[in-house]
Amino acid sequence: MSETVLIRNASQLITMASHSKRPAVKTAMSDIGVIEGGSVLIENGCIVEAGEDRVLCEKYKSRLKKAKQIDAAGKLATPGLIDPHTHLVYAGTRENEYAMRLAGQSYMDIMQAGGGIHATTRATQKAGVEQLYEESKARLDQFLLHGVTTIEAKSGYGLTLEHEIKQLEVAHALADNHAVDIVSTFMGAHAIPYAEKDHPDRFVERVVNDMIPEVARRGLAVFNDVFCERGVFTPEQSLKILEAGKRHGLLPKIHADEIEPYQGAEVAAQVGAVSADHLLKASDAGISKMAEAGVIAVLLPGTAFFLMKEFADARKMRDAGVALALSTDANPGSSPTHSLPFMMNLGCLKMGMTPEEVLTAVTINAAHAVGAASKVGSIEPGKKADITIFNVPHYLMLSYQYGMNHVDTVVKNGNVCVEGGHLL
Ligand SMILES: N=CN[C@@H](CCC(=O)O)C(=O)O
Ligand SMILES: [Zn+2]
Repeated sequence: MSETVLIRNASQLITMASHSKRPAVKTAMSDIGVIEGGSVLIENGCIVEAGEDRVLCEKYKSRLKKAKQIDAAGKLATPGLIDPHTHLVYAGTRENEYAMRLAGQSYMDIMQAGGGIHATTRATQKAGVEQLYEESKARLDQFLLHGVTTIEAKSGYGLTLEHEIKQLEVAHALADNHAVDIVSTFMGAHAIPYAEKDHPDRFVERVVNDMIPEVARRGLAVFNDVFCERGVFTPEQSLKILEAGKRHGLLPKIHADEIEPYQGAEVAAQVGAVSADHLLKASDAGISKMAEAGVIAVLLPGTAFFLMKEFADARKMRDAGVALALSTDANPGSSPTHSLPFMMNLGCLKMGMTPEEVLTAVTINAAHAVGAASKVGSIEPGKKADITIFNVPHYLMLSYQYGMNHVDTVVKNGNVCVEGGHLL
């Protein structure tokens, strides 16, 4: 049955219109499409038109008689937020390591001693499908409550074919049953299994010859990701893994230059990655190669914040012409959060981004980073009616007030799934 919904008279409606063909770069990142007193007409889960309330109500007078109306007066409406880099599916938590880091140990030392990613891998391998599903669903609910309507989710805590597939299947089951859309990424190359740490090339061969072909054959992932970092996967191994993914139709992404400068940005450009993520230590040459190759920088300020590191230089990347997206990097070790709005605060306060740029970075540019910009990321005719309404009158409030959740209403595919800040 066709349902008509009208979101009415938002004090500001941010459309993000006209960036769907390619990601916004440079000054285009500030072009967020503000409509004061904006309304959105939705039919059958899709956007029909966005515009001034007066104009829309006049134009669609007859259709509006039967419409469900959502009053957004005094509130801010934006495209549903998109988180383009999460490790959603895992078991357990690592607060013990947090205490160890506060006492002076480093993230990589903990991992090299068998903790870190290895600790979560043990917990995830041990967990049954039901436990993994329930723990991950609770996190997905939190994302939705923070205004997120599309999320990327990586595997990478299985590290064997069986357990990587288990993680990816849980992500698919969540996608089938939850309002939030999930784009899956295979990340078998998240770490070399601890027991095999002296035989990295043997594991790389398994990722390339066994895991990637089978994950692709089962249609379980869109992207293929690798943790390119000293002590994890070398640039050469990363290239090999990402090229193998491409041969099987998996689009490349890369965890690049997080802890040390390690040619990650350069590998991203060489392989034609959709995005390179982290980039705290990316070289100037790597950044310009990314700009030339059109690789999106997915910046993860929560990770720098939580690991107490220097933040990525977003200004430098922006000025070089790299498209920027922002993400939580939600995971149990380096960024245990579900708040994309907090990443917007950090983007402004710690990475030199403007309030307009951070909005672009969590909507249309994030949509490009997950290959979904033709369907989501902006409020334009024909796109999915994914809209977040915040209990603030101006978009500046989102990156000004921090540590708060201003989400009032979330509309997904035209259905209200959060109302008054509560899940329906
Ligand atoms: N750096 C590699 N992977 C994750 C962290 C995973 C973990 O610590 O469990 C990240 O993106 O930060
Ligand atoms: Zn990550």
